[in-house]
Amino acid sequence: MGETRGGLLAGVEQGIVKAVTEASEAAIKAKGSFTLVLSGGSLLNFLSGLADSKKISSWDKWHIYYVDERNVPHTSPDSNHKGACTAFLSKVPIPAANQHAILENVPVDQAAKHYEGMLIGTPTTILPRNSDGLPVFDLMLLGTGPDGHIASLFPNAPQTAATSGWVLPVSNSPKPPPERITFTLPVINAAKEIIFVASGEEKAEVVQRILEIQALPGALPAQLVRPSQGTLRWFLDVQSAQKLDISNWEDRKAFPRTT
Ligand SMILES: O=C1O[C@H](COP(=O)(O)O)[C@@H](O)[C@H](O)[C@H]1O
Repeated sequence: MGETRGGLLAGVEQGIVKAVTEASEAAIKAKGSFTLVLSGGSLLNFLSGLADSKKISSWDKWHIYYVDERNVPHTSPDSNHKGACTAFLSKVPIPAANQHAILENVPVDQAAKHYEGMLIGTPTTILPRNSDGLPVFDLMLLGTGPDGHIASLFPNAPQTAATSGWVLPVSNSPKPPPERITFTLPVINAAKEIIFVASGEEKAEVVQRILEIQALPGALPAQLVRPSQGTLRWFLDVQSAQKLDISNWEDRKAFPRTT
């Protein structure tokens, strides 16, 4: 990684640490707990700064969830939980009981049911419900793949079109490993705050497609992220933003561009 890119990455990482810190303070003040939903993949590279943050002290009030997870043991290099542990979870005192990893060594349908059951059983003091009965997570950090997938919701896959259920199994993911569990879009869109993170030149094209080109419904799952009550922000570096037309950016109220 070159120096320039390192500097830019540090900028994105600092932004994420600040956003997560602020969201945690607000949630703990409001309800005594903070629910943070993580993606896997490159996003996890930006979370190591959380462990060094001097501003975070109430780690025992944090609850960690995964917007998607691969159906592999927690020790597998493919495990999003393992990635999060390496990035910061192993370095901070979040109680193990508050780190909600996938149930290991079971068929993927059972893993999805178990994860959904765990969410349904979580007290509403920690995980409130909205008027549709959906869980309202305090903050979700989302990545997107070069095909525009989010979580394990892939272009034109049935799970991407699901309008019911909280957590679904995926048995034929086009990106390995094939078996995964994933939050559904209604659950994602019920979050209080969503932050997309995309970095590097390899994300430039998909970022431009997501933010500037109206795809057919389901073809670009990232375009379906529209929080029903919450806020949505994008954290980009110069490389991932390089194809965007940022003229008149301040006038943009929505994406993709509609005029
Ligand atoms: O497989 C996955 O891919 C996406 C995107 O990952 P990236 O490495 O291209 O940023 C990720 O957001 C998701 O959680 C993960 O399971």
